[in-house]
Amino acid sequence: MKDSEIYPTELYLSPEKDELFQKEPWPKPFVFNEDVVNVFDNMISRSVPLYREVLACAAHWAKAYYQTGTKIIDIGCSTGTFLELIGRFLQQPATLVGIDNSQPMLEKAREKLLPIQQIHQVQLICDSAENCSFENSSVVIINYTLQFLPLQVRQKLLKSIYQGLVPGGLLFLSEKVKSPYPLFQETITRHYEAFKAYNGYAQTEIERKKEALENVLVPLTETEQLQMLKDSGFQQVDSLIKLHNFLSLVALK
Ligand SMILES: Nc1ncnc2c1ncn2[C@@H]1O[C@H](C[S@+](CC[C@H]([NH3+])C(=O)[O-])CC(=O)[O-])[C@@H](O)[C@H]1O
Ligand SMILES: O=C(O)C(=O)Cc1ccccc1
Repeated sequence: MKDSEIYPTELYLSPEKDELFQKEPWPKPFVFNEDVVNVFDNMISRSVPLYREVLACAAHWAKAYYQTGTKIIDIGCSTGTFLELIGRFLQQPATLVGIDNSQPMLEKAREKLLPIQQIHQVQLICDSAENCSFENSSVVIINYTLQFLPLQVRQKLLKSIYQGLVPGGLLFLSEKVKSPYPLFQETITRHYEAFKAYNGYAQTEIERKKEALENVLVPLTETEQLQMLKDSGFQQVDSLIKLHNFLSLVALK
């Protein structure tokens, strides 16, 4: 697939519609259980601004920094959507590793990645990311996952990623963040919720999900996130995409 073909490329998203927060019992506190997994592709593509563009961007950067004979690791790979995309985009066989601590997510990922296994070596690891090794990786992707980890675990994980990356290796990180300015945070939140409503969520669904995510998804400010990356060893860090309270960064070893 040529570089120019990545953008019209659709993601492989399962069609089941997210209606989980329309009626009891919805996942509160929010967990990545079977009910969530069954509608996850629809949920995330309607809930994360520029989700398709972010994954296409991550695929471009992964292709640009991938080093032959090393691994591409997706932490919090969920249903394998990014790994399926990079598997179609890369023009040479690679080792693609997906890490997720939700078994139902990896069962969906296994199914989605079957065609990719014709070309690439695919490894799916069901474990908490902080227990995993990142040795011999040239690209680590962690999109919208760090935000679910306890704060003290995040720093340990980023240090482990930095240590595992080969020289010249790349971290592609996307996260929900918060503004350090309460008035801006309020405006961003209002606009983000309008985005969700535009994507078909009712106000009740939006409020219920927000409550379910409280103390489960804990965003940092962009400055705190950048500092955490610097404290992990990354010296070259740059932001690529930001819309509402969703940010994508790249960091180089
Ligand atoms: N400690 C942990 N260790 C491993 N996995 C975890 C952990 N905690 C949560 N997860 C997993 O992290 C993923 C977060 S979703 C990532 C989207 C994907 N990156 C995408 O680009 O489509 C984003 C969201 O739900 O907003 C889920 O699959 C969890 O099971
Ligand atoms: O931050 C939110 O309000 C979201 O809905 C993001 C999200 C997307 C998919 C699963 C969990 C949270």
